[in-house]
Amino acid sequence: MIAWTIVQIGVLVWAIQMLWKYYKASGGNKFGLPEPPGPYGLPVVGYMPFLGSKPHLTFTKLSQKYGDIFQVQLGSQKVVVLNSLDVIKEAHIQDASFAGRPNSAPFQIFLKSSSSSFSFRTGNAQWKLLRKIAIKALGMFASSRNSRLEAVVGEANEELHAELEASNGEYFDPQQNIFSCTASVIGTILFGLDFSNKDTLLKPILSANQKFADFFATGSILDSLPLGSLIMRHKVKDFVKSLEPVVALVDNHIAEHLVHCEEEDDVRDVADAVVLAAKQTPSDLKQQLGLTDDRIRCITRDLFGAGFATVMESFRWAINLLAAFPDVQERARKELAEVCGDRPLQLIDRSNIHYNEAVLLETFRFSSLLTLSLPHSTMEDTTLRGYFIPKGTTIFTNLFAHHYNPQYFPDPESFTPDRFLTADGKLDADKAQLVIPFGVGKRRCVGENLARQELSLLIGRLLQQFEIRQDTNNPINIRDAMPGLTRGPIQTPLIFKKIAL
Ligand code: HEM
Repeated sequence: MIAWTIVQIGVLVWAIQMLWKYYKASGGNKFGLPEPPGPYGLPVVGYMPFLGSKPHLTFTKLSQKYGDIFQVQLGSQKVVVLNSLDVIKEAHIQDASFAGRPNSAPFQIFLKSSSSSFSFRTGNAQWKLLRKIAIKALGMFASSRNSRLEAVVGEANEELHAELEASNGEYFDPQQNIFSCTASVIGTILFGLDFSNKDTLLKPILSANQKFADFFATGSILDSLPLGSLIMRHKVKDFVKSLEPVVALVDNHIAEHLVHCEEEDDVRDVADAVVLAAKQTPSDLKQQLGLTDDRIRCITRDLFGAGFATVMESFRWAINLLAAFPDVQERARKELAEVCGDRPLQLIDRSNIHYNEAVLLETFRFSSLLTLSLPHSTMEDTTLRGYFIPKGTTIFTNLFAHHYNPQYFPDPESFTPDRFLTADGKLDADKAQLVIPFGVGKRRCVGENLARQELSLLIGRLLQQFEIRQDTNNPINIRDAMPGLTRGPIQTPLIFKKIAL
């Protein structure tokens, strides 16, 4: 009896949804415009059951039928998917109403447990101020004479390279070591992480990182169903608990920064620069937008959360791709030797290592780490390409569809760094601009510059020291990736053979 009632309610909700969709699609709104086309779904769950384990591929296929912009119903979420460079730019660069974040359960839960996060906050005045401080702080750190990126990467590399060397040219899974190296770099750059107690520190970061990727997976029950957080309450509890030690770790490190920094000469790391940038904010704005110490701490927490796994997974992609394509690896190493000789790669060399920079760009494109970027939401009723998009619509930016569009990247399935070089072997700036792993527009990644610099150093210096080989009997699977918010590579054991200098 109860089951029958549930079915009846489901059918009724579905019928109402369909009627509403028909009304909207036929132009029943203040703009008199239709909503974007898209596939029909099932009652209540909408298109969720058809998303599959690789939603970006499902959306890319749907875009072939419905066009660059289409919509799907995922449970209670109406989602508009943007699939081409032009439409992505038009929405995110030209229209401020696309700068929101969704109100879905994962976002609400995360904001509650990390109340001042700006990355997951909708595009309001507070977000604007916190983002501005983060950008100013990263810029201040990069240009300060205390910018220690090269030295910090050097220190972390020493340990990583020693661990790789200790594998004695045997097959070995480097995942844990890469994780430790990248956590150490970003933690030191951001807030002077003291790694003397490394093993105790890394465990909670790793656990929170894995849970985070799963918690924000596209189209999950939690993300899309109204009672999702109730149904998945154990998962929610587990996720919130996993964040606690990481929050405590960052906050403990930042406590001292809040009193340390008075002027630019005092800037030792990004947290110092955040504190200084916050101090320099006009006091009326500070009061009006509630710029408390907790909000200041949260900026650094956000940067750590956003800047750690992304760099780590990109580094792993680069290593795997270089192992899978030994000719690319050899050519990149040769260029490093020509430009740097025996000394380690420095940031200043980046303008001369065209092929290595092309390898990094192709790694970004090929991996498309955040396939659907971070979800946005419309903050106002708006229009795009002649379609009406109501306030509160979730927006997915299908970066993967663009990065695999043969119109921009011929033979997109192939790993070809040469596509970014001019005929005389220089980096082609126009083609480089076409790769957008950091998003575009109002919410574009604030850590882009730091990420590019860090990855360039990590990859280049590894190539200067080691030849990376895959096991031909157990080749690397570069076509698939781990599910979740970030598309991490599937790791197989590799050989790291120390190069005799
Ligand atoms: C390869 C490395 C990285 C990739 C691929 C990446 C990619 C992205 C993407 C796609 C977004 C979402 C943009 C949008 O919503 O439209 C984003 C946002 C963000 N990223 Fe990154 N990122 C990387 C590294 C970093 C680093 C190193 C930091 C900080 C140190 C960082 C900090 C942030 C923050 C704070 C946001 C949120 C911005 C906002 O909501 O206003 N990211 N990133």
